Amino acid sequence: MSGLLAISSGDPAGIGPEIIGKSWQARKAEGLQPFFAIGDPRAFASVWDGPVTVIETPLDALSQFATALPILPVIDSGNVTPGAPDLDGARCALQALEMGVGLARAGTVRAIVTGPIAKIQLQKVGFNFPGQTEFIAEACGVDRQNVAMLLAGPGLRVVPITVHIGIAQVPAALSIELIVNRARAAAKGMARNFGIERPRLAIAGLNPHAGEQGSMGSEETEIIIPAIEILRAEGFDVAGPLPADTMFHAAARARYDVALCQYHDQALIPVKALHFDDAVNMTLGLPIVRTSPDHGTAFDIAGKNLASPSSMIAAIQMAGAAWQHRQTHEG
Ligand SMILES: NC(=O)C1=CN([C@@H]2O[C@H](COP(=O)(O)OP(=O)(O)OC[C@H]3O[C@@H](n4cnc5c(N)ncnc54)[C@H](O)[C@@H]3O)[C@@H](O)[C@H]2O)C=CC1
Ligand SMILES: NCC(=O)COP(=O)(O)O
Repeated sequence: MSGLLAISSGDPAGIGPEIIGKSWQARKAEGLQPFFAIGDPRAFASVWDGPVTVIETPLDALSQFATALPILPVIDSGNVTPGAPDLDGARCALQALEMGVGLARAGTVRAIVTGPIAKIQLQKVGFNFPGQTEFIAEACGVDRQNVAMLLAGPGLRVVPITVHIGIAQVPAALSIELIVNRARAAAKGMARNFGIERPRLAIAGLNPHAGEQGSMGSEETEIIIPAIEILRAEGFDVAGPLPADTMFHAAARARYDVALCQYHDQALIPVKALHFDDAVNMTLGLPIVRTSPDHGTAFDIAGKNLASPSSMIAAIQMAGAAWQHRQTHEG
């Protein structure tokens, strides 16, 4: 296996190409290991004036990385207007994602770092998944219930148990099985990717005051507590259900390694409030390493040279570190 990482461009009309170019510019200062982008070279040229080199095979990136951003081309995304996504761009983003996952699965690269896509745009070109997480899980032959979307910042790691569904659907989507599966993926992922062999898990309640003994909702007593009992019986270190309003202050965060939250915003609001600039999205439970910045396509600032590459840089660093941890963990 090469020491390379692959970075899919994400939507060419979003900030993906700009933050990848800026990450390449920061490669020495940030100690980044060699990587190449997968995408339409024109999308990069339209938003970033650094040097690029179009490569024919991934391994060409090794000799080119020092002097230019290597780009493995995909289908032409047409005329890219930053901030104005279209279907050609969505096809380009999808092909970049597919190629990157394929290269990671084949062992050609150590990891895939995915640039941000607009889910609604990809769904218009036949992408039948809530997000990249579920797409990559299926491509790797892993049931989507058995992966966990980890958002990790320097002082907080969170996993949403339900993810991209409407808030009204959350109670019905929660089950003992889902919570147990996400928690297992989270615990094993902490050991494999971070070297935390016996992680402390904290599981949030769904309702105010974690239901206050059933007086404010029954999900804790009927679903969350039985799931926690199963996990404890399996030997996992689990606290909860914790009232969500008091589990994210500094002293509370020191008591766990990862917080499992019942729905998307319960998890992502605290981590983005604390670490929007440097949190990373990593999929746990995969045979490959996959990371991504914590943010989306930011169409509102695309093409304006305003995008910060810091979360992308953190995603590149975390992918490299996770690969190293896996070598140690798996011998
Ligand atoms: N991993 C992924 O591919 C993700 C994709 N998305 C997609 O992104 C699209 C837009 O979602 P939003 O909720 O608007 O979130 P967003 O993260 O794209 O933008 C939210 C706000 O943060 C700003 N922002 C984001 N990244 C920034 C950066 N690197 N530097 C400076 N400012 C930055 C944006 O300008 C905007 O004001 C949606 O279609 C969503 O599906 C959202 C989150 C993750
Ligand atoms: N809000 C997080 C997010 O949208 C991540 O989605 P994806 O990594 O599954 O594409």
